[in-house]
Amino acid sequence: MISIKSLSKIYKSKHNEVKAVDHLNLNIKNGEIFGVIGYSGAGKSTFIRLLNRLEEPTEGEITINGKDITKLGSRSLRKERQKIGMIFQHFNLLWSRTVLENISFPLEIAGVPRDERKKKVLELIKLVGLSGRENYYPSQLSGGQKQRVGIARALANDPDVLLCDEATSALDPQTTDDILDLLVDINNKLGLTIILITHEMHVIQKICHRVAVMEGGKVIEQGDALDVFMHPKEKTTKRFVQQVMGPEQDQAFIESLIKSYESGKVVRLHFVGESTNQALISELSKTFDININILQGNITQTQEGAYGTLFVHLDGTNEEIEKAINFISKTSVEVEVQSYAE
Ligand SMILES: Nc1ncnc2c1ncn2[C@@H]1O[C@H](COP(=O)(O)OP(=O)(O)OP(=O)(O)O)[C@@H](O)[C@H]1O
Repeated sequence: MISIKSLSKIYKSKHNEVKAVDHLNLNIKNGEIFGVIGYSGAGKSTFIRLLNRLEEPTEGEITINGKDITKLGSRSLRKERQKIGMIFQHFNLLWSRTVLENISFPLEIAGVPRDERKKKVLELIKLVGLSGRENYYPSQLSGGQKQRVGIARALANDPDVLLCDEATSALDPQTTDDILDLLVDINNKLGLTIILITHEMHVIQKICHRVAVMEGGKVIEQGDALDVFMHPKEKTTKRFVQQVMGPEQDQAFIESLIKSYESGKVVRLHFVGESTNQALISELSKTFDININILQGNITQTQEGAYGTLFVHLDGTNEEIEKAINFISKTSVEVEVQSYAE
């Protein structure tokens, strides 16, 4: 477990003082993928760099598996850092070294013998999907491939924790998803803890188990990713959720839907985390004598299941519609009949 207590970083200059991280508290469980999201200037980069002391904290504690790393002297810190891998937005590769040599670099520093190094590097190259590219230079690789080298290099010393500093921000959407899939794969296979910072809710939605929202150097909201998606409390969190889900539909939109149908009912379905419910619509149409028309919807997959809203029009006799609504209300999908404002 990683326990962060009252962590602060103040940048002081002659004329002013910036509290980049301000008395931040957080607990991160072993083996989870934990995302920290925030807008530019929220303090995310400073926060993640404090975790391996690329930045020195002004105050606070960072305990990783029982060891307060803020208290370590330089030699023990070097050793501890080998257990904390890091990947970067712009990859930070050595341009004059091949893929193989880049990945080998941290092993050379750790004094691992040549044969062992070679074996380990080839294993890592396979793990990140770069077989055949061993002797390429970074300039001969795509952005996604460069990040794969970065990931392999970060894993070379078998770390317990992988820090990801906006690791997909420089990549196109498809490559972003490929790299996120790779991180999930590594999390599953190696069981290491992944902490990432991002300004994209898509990243949180796709791979994080838990999330913290940062603003002004503080955590303003945190929880299971799915809970935060379903019930965002703070204004900033709501804006992030809208990045993925689009804005909540307003009453005027709902009334325009109702107006379009003279018979039947317009209902709103909330899907809350169980992927099995995806079969709901087909089950309804098979079981009840009704027509179902999907009007509008936005369903997204999180690590914990599906989440989102679907507007459907149910048409048939009142009795059959009631039966269908009754059926839905017994599942974990929430159902709400839409009506005109009072
Ligand atoms: N080395 C530094 N010296 C002085 N101020 C700094 C330094 N690094 C960051 N800051 C300030 O600290 C605050 C937090 O910056 P930080 O880079 O951690 O935020 P961020 O959320 O990562 O934003 P971005 O995504 O834009 O990097 C900002 O006001 C920034 O200007």
